[in-house]
Amino acid sequence: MTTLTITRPDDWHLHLRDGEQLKDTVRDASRYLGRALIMPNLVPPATTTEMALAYRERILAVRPQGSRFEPLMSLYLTDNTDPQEVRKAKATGKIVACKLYPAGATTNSDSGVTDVKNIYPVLAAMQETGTLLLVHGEVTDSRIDIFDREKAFIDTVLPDVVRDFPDLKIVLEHITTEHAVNFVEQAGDNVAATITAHHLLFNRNHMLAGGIRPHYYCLPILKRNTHQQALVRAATSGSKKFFMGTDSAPHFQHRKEAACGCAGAYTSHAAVELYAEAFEEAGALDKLEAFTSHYGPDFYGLPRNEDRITLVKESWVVGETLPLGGDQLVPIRAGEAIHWTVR
Ligand SMILES: NC(=O)N[C@@H](CC(=O)O)C(=O)O
Ligand SMILES: [Zn+2]
Ligand SMILES: [Zn+2]
Repeated sequence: MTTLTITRPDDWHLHLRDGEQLKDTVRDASRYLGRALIMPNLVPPATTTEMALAYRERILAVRPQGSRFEPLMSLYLTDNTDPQEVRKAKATGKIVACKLYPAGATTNSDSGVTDVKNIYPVLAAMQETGTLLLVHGEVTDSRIDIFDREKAFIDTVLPDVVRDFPDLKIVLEHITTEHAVNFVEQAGDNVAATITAHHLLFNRNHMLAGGIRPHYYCLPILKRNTHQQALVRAATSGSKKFFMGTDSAPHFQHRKEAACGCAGAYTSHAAVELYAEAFEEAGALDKLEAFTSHYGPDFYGLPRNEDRITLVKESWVVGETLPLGGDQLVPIRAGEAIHWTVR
């Protein structure tokens, strides 16, 4: 039997939602993750230290007995974020990053930033205090094709931020294009990226060929297979600039199977198992551990987890649906087999 023992992984981009949904999302996340960077795009968004800390308490309150899963919190940036709020947040030791959502770019981003110049004083405070900037890198201009929005953001918005804040640690989240891979590779050591399991395993054919499959719809949207191949190359290259961030984003089944379906794919039920498939397919299982468990904490300036988990090459079938806050969601690979199991 093939087994693989690796340092306990962390997920550097995770949506846990709130309220009734929390017990389901936290159960999945705490199965074997050491830490997760929790996204702040709640309704209303977690824009203050107080809100982020209260959210953290709600997460801890539903952690399964005996779990040591640690949520790391982030603040949601708006045009009106006060630089003082960043200093206050960072001083708690529990909030390690701020999230830039261009206003209107994705789920619950309406209160996001309309022009990055509006948050320059905030970015200065982040650079000074060592608070990371996490970026949903897509422009929102309706004239820009949805498949080109990440590239347009990288061409028109990101270079200024990188030039003007040379010591700010920036994570370009859930990258989906070869352009993003190239940008991150040529940038300084202060710029890194997360890559999701679904962007490694799928391309837009999975979503659109032979019928439209809403459970593959997420943002940034799946691109053509050449971009998928570039992401696989980056993730399995051994570069410390690319690490695990699932962007597991639960939505109720009826909100995705709808005339106007929500963006987001759920992978928390099998996060590392899905990455293992992608790395195995690329013949790079030896690169999995650093991607899931080393480069993330290294970039964040946090210690690596000290204990380990073991993956076994053993197939299991994912449920057609999973519970979500008294309702249900359809996970990635619903009703199909996954070929790795975490023991
Ligand atoms: N990725 C998604 O398609 N959706 C995320 C938001 C995000 O990460 O952009 C969500 O919160 O549902
Ligand atoms: Zn996003
Ligand atoms: Zn996300």
